[in-house]
Amino acid sequence: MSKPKENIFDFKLFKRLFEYIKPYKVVFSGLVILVVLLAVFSAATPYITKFAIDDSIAVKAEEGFLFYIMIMLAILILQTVFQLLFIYYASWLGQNLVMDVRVKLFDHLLRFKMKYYDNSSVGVLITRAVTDMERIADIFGQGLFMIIRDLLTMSVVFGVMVYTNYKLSGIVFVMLPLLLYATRIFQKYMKKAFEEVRNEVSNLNSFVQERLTGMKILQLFTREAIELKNFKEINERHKKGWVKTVWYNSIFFPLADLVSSVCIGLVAWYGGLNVVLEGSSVSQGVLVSFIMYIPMLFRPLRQIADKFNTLQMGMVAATRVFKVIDTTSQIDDTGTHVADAFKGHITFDDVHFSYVEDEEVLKGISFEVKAGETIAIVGATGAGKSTIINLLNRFYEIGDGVIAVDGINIKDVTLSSLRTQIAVVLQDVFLFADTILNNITLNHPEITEEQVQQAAKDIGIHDFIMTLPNGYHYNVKERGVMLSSGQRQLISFLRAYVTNPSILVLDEATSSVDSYSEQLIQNATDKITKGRTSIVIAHRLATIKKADKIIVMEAGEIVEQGTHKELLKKENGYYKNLYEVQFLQEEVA
Ligand SMILES: Nc1ncnc2c1ncn2[C@@H]1O[C@H](COP(=O)(O)OP(=O)(O)OP(=O)(O)O)[C@@H](O)[C@H]1O
Repeated sequence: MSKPKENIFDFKLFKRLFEYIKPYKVVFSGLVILVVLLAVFSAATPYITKFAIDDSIAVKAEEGFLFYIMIMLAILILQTVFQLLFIYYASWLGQNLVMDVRVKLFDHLLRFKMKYYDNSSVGVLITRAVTDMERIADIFGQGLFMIIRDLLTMSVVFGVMVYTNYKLSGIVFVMLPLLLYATRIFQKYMKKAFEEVRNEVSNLNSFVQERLTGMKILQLFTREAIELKNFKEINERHKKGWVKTVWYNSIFFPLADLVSSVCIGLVAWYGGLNVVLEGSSVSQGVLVSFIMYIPMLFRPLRQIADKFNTLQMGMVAATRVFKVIDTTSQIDDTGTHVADAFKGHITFDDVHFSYVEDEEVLKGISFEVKAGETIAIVGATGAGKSTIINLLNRFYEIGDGVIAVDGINIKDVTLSSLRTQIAVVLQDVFLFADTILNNITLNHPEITEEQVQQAAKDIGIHDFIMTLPNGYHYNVKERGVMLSSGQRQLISFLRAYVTNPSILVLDEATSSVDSYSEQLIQNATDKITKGRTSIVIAHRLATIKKADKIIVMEAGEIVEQGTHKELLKKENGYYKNLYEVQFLQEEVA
């Protein structure tokens, strides 16, 4: 978490937020005018009351009294209308501004490279995109304008009081600094407590999000009790943060009430004495108006402290959101070559790569895949097979070496055209909580249902999809829980196939599926790799045998290359060894 700032206002941050207000200048200006009008009107009622008392009530003069009442009524009506407009448009402005910031944030998140996500907590990012945004909206909906309105009201009231009777005002001036000082201290403590709360909200979000995603594992390993304990601890810290704010509130507000009441008491006492004294400047009307003014001066002050909290929570949230927006973690997209269609000749030339500095995962990889060929990559777990996939798509930047397609360095190709031409089927299939159709097209506007059905027929999975209730419109629910892993794989094959990519990268699933699904998957694999350059991280012997070339990887290096037959001939070869340990049984079976 960033170090809490000592100053109450972060002007730089405000300047930045005001950039987002520019499109709503008219509403903003209207709000400023309303703020001024509301401040003036709120001071008017006691002022007119003073005249009503002194000119009509005290001297028992009937004429003019109705006039004062009518003016007060008119002010009341206008005040109500202005108040309504003010509250509505202040929130309207906050929500509109936040909508724009949220879109900007999400647009940014969509472009971050994988490395950013490797090091970020999803829960924290969700907090930024959802909860923090509401806090930013509150800056305008409940914080800033209200503070300005209160400050202006106080200034106007203050001015009118001094103008009316400076001696009585003197009593108020003596008491006011006391409350100001208490407000300042209160506000400082509240800021700290709110930062604690915000932190714990982020922690709660990431904890819950992660546990819900991994619920199966928790239940399989019966970790419910432990996780509940961990959850209770974070929850406890969250509660403590909130209770602190409640504690500060419960000290401050009664104290503020006390100061206000004492002040009224003093004014009533001193003013009252003066009213009865001959020749005093304090009339009954002045005394009553002062008793009306004092709460108008003290109450906003209390509320300002409250609004400052809102403002500060909003500022903390805005600082965090802008921190994400300011993060430049995109993959460089400076390439200018637009790849309409690749022939599919891939070369890796002495490619070095590390996810974490100084821990090289690929140590000078060189290989070639000719257009239309299928190569299989095999090797022990952690050898670096999936990393090759990550690099071809430019999910990560390579350290040294060159990766080229059709002789063009992939860095020189625009990122979107590169990724459009290379379809990837990952081992862990991710499905969205949507229909099968939308999971296949990923909402691409130009892929029609007919095309999807034809593609499904081509790779032999149309019949399977039609067996599902609602067929292509079957909703697979979150992460595709309504489908088996084999079925999910078939959907992901279709997702890749329907885009008609020039190059296909396939990470074969290791999980075993029933023989019917296995057959469907085999057929689909044959169909989608046929005639198109394919790189398959192979776990099935059938795929490996059919490959034009096998690349054997070991600890970040290519240790052997060749066809199945060629590699088996190598005495004590890596592949021969792997085959005997891993695949021989499969073949015998
Ligand atoms: N996102 C990441 N951040 C840091 N290190 C990573 C990341 N992904 C993989 N690695 C490391 O890189 C090495 C190679 O991983 P890779 O996933 O390429 O292996 P693999 O050969 O595909 O393994 P498997 O067959 O188990 O999928 C491993 O040591 C792994 O720990």
